[in-house]
Amino acid sequence: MNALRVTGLTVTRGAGPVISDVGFTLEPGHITALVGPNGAGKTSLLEAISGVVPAAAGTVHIGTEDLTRQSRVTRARRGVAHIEQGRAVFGGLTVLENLMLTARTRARADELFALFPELAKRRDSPAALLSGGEQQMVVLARAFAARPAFLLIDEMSLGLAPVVFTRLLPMVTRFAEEGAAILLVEQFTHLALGVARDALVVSSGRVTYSGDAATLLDSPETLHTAYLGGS
Ligand SMILES: Nc1ncnc2c1ncn2[C@@H]1O[C@H](COP(=O)(O)OP(=O)(O)OP(=O)(O)O)[C@@H](O)[C@H]1O
Repeated sequence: MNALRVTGLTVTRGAGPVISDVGFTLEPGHITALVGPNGAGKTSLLEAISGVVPAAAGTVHIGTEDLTRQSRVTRARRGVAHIEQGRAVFGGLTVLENLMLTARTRARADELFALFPELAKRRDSPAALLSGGEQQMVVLARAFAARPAFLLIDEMSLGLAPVVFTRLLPMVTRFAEEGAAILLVEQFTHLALGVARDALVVSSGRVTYSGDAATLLDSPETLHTAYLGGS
C-alpha cells in the first residue's frame, strides 16, 4: 500500500498563511498524532490534505500520484477520508442505517459490528438516542466502513469527557491494525500520543516537532517547547 506524502504545504486564510511549509508522510498501519495549541493550524492542515481548502504552495501525493490540484471527491476516491470536527450522526436513522451509508454491503456493516460490540447492541436504535460517545463511535465506524486507506480525524473528543474518549481510541488502533494510515488531531495530547507511533506538533502554522510519539510522551519539556514554537 502507498503512503500519503505532504511536502512544503502552505495554506493561506484571510490575511496570511495559517500553515507554512509543512511536510510529513502518513504510512499504512500507523497512527500519527497531530497536536498543538488552539489556532495553530491543525484543522486547516487536515482540510488542505482532504481538499476542503486549496494549498497555496506545496504538494499532496499518494504514492507517485499528485493530488494537490484534485478535488475532494477525487481524493476521497483515492482513499482519503476526513472526519471533520463536530461531525454528527444522522439522528433519525438507526445505527445500522448510518453505517450502511458508507458500508456498501451488509457484510461490511456486520464486520464493524463484530469489531465493536457496543455498537452491535444498539444497531436498531435511532442514532439520536445514543450517548455522545456512542454517537462518535458511529461517526468513526461510518467513516471506516468504506475502508479508507487514509483517515484524517479532527478532534473526535470534542464535547466528550476523557474517560469516554478513551473508549474510542481502541477503534482507531484497530483501524490502523487493519492497515489504515491515520492522522489524529486531538486536544487530549497525552491520550493521542499514547496510541500513536509518530507525532507532529504544529505551532503558529509550522512543524515544531516531528518524530517518535513515545519520545514526546516521555519528555514534557520537549512537548512544552514545541507548543511554544520550538527551540
Ligand atoms: N474560514 C476561515 N477564514 C479565515 N481564517 C480562518 C478560517 N478558519 C480558520 N482560520 C484561522 O486559521 C488559523 C488556524 O485555524 P485552525 O482551525 O486550522 O487551527 P487549529 O489548530 O485547528 O485550532 P483549534 O485547535 O482551536 O481547533 C486561526 O488563526 C484561525 O483563526
